[in-house]
Order: sequence, then structure tokens, then C-alpha cells
Amino acid sequence: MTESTQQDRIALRRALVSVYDKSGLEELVRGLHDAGVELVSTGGSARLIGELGLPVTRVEDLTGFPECLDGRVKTLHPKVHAGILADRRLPSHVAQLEDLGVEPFDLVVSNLYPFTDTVASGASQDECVEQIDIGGPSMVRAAAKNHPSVAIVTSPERYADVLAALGEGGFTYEQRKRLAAEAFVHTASYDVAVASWMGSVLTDTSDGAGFPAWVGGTWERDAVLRYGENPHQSAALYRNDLTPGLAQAEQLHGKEMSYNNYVDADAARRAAHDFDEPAVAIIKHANPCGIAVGADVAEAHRRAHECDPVSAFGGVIATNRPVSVEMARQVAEVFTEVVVAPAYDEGAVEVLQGKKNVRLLVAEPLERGGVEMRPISGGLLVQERDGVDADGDDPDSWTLATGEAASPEVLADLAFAWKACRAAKSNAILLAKDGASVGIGMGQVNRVDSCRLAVDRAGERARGSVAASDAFFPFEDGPQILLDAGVAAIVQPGGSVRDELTIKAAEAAGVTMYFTGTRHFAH
Ligand SMILES: NC(=O)c1ncn([C@@H]2O[C@H](COP(=O)(O)O)[C@@H](O)[C@H]2O)c1NC=O
Repeated sequence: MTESTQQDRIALRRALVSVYDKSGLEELVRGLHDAGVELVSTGGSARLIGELGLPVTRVEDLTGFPECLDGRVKTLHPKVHAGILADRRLPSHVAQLEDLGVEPFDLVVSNLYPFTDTVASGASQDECVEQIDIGGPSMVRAAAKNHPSVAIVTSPERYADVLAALGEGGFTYEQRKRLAAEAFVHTASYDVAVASWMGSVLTDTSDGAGFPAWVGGTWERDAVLRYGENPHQSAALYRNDLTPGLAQAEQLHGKEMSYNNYVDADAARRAAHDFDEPAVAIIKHANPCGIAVGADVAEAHRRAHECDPVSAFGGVIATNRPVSVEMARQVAEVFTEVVVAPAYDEGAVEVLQGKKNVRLLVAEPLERGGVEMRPISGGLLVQERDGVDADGDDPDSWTLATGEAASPEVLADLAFAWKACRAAKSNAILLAKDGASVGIGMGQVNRVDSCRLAVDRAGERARGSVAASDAFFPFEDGPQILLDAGVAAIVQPGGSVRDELTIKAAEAAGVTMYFTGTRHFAH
């Protein structure tokens, strides 16, 4: 067998057309017809071609077998599949086709039933099953396998290439190989969607956790990034459009997003969207240097920025509301890497466009809940996402461990601090006042250092603030630092065997302390 080479163009003489998505079909089939290509097609596609006044052979006339079972069997016939699968580099295949009276196809154009859209529409089990395309993937995979002899087109975006190839004597081998690779991606993504949907059947429900027996996913390369976390690391962004988020954000202004910009913007979005009120999070290295809520985003931003203006330099900012002109003016005063928001009020983008370095992104609000995945060597960790409407968010569910019940204002601050501290990497201690962080200690390998950091960063503001700890205090040394700095109240999960020591310390300082019963590690 001779290996195909770059020069091997195969003239397009006969095409099989079977598409669910009929966009662009008219222009394609007119072009094919004008170039003298014989068209063979299935039910609805053939009808459309016929209505355009173009000659078309219906698949059932070719096979001598009717399309049946509500379209479950149309192209599943040797006269179709032998015509697609014959390797025309092999004289024996060519001879067999002649003996069998089968004509080969040079081009297959097919795209599949909309299974994913049907599932997303909330259709019934039977309706979803009906949208599992069988004949389409068989045809597509057959043509893709036989790319040395056949060109396979699975996207209307490639129709212009088909029309161009007609004028060039057909596709080259390299072009057919590329089309085949696209086709295998098309059917693989399709099967992953079907298997993910059906996979729940394999779930072992005896453990009550409800995790599927199999997890699949497909991502398409969106962009090669300048570099990764460091300049010597190459990196790329991949998208999964079934779960749109930051990767699908529209960039309105600024330089290309970097790897670290994406990591920080993702963390910023999670922090900001954890609140119902207008909220702003300023993130550096995936940790908050300020989080605040306010009457509007401008107030929230002002107060988040005040938390740690030194660290906010070069930060990534997310809001859970449209960026107002007032907020944009404030942001323009500070060197900022990225702003990501669900929208921008009229005029806000114009204000920020004056800053050539800031990247402005619009992304759909973050969906709360769901699961998150983290690859580890040899596997994947999957967990429910934390931080959203979690147990323990509501102060009514807290236990007063010591001191007077907090006033409504202090309780509101404690509730804010409790939510905000989960945006910081463990061990996290967050001091807050009036709905804004004033000092954050995070990412330390012991809780005492996090307390020191939070208090140091807060300075004078520590006095009268409230403190949240993302997990219990194992000893009283950490809380003592907070108490010495003058915090008015503390909220923490409780549950240490030495809780009594912490309670005693708070009691001695006359400080109220609540236990939430839940913790919010973030690693
Ligand atoms: N069953 C078959 O033999 C079969 N052959 C092709 N199809 C699909 O039928 C659709 C096109 O149908 P129509 O031309 O009737 O609109 C395409 O999405 C194609 O993938 C089939 N349908 C489903 O399995």
C-alpha cells in the first residue's frame, strides 16, 4: 500500500449529506451541485436539497431499504458503509466495490442529533434517549477512519473549506487527516455527553454520596497563553462550553489574560459571588487582600481596597453586580490587573479604557453550588463546592460559646466575616468591621501566625472589629492574640478537644464567641 502524501488530492464527485443542523446547507449543496458533485442524502436533508430544486438521491433509493423505526435506521446499510469505508488505495477494495455494485463516497457531511441540548431542556428520559444519534456517529467515524479516501465534514464552519477545495481538485491528504481528527473529537465529545448522562445509572447509591461511577469531560483549546505560572512554563486555556464560566468571559479591553490572571479572577469571582448584597473581592495570588459588601459596588470596592491598599496594587477585582462609573473611577486610580463583572454600566468601560494595562472581562454570574474537580497524579478529586449557602451561614444556627449575645450590628459583621474568611486559603483569620475585611491572615501553616498577620494588617482597626476563623482553634494562643488586639467578638467552628481553653480566654477578656459547627478549609 502506498502511503498517502500531502499531494494526494481526491476529487469530490460523490457526497453523502446527513445533517441535523441544516445551517449553511443551502450554500454548500448549491456549490457541490454546481461543481458536478452527485448528492446522496437522508430524509430531512434530502427534502431540503430537493426543495432547492437540486437533484438528490435519497439514501433509501440507494439502499433499496426504507428509512424506518422513526429514523433509527437510515444510513445503517452496507451500501452506505461500504461506500464510505472502502480504502481506495487497495485494488482489492476497489474490485470488491465493483463486484458489489457499490459506489464510493468522496465526501461525507454530517452532524449529530442535539443530545446535549435535549438533556438541558429538561426533556423526558425517552426523549433524551431518542436523541442519541447512532447512524450519524457510525458514518462519521467510518469516514474519519477512511480519511485516506474520504473527506469528513462535521461542522457548518468547514463548509467554506469544502467550497474552496472544489476549486482546487479536492482536499489534500493532510486536510482530510485534519478533518478526520475534528470528526473524532466531535463523536468523542458526543459520547462523553451520553456516557456522563447515562453514568448516573452506574452510581453506587448505597454510600448515599451520589457521585457518578465515571467522570468524563472534554475541553477544547481556546488559547495558547504567553506562559504559565512562570515564564519558563508554557500554558494554554481550554474551554468546556457545557459549563460556561470564566473561560467563556468576553474581554472588553486590555492585554491578553495570563495564566495567573485566570487563577486569580476565578478566585475573585468565587469570593464576590458568595454574597447576596453588592460585593467586591480584590485578589492576589488566589488570596483576598480585601473583601467588602456595600450599598453599591463603589462603596464595596472602596472598603475592600481600604483593607490592604499595599497588597491591592496589581490585584484582580471581581464584583457580583455591574461595575458602576463611580467604581470604575476608583479602580482607575489603582494599578489593577483584571476586573471581572457580570456587566458594566454605561460609561464604566470608557473610564477604565484609559488604563491600557487593565483587562476588563464580562462573565456570566457564577452559578452557586455544583462540584469542583482537582487533578492529582493518577487521579482526580471531586467535591461539592464549598462556600455557597453552606450550613452554618445563618447566625441563628450558631451556638453562643461565651459572652453576651451579640447586638444585631455585631452579629451582621460576624456573619460577613464568617462568609468572607472562606475565600482565604487556610489557615484563615479574617477581621471585619461594618461589612468589610480590615485584616486578613491566610495561607499559614499554623493558626497563630494567621492571627498575628490579621492583627498586624488591621493595625488600629483590629480594636472593635470581629474575627472569624475558618477552623477551630487548637489552643488558646491564637485567639489570645486577637483578644489582646481588642476584637469585640469571635466566630469559629468550635469542636476542638481544648475548646475550653479558648472559651476561658474569651471569657476572661469579656469577649463574645460563637461556634458555627462547620468549618471552611480552603487549600
Ligand atoms: N439511524 C441512522 O441510520 C442515521 N443516519 C443518519 N442519522 C442522523 O440523521 C440526521 C439527519 O437526518 P435528516 O437528514 O433526516 O434530517 C443526522 O443528524 C444524522 O446523524 C441517523 N440517525 C440516528 O441514528
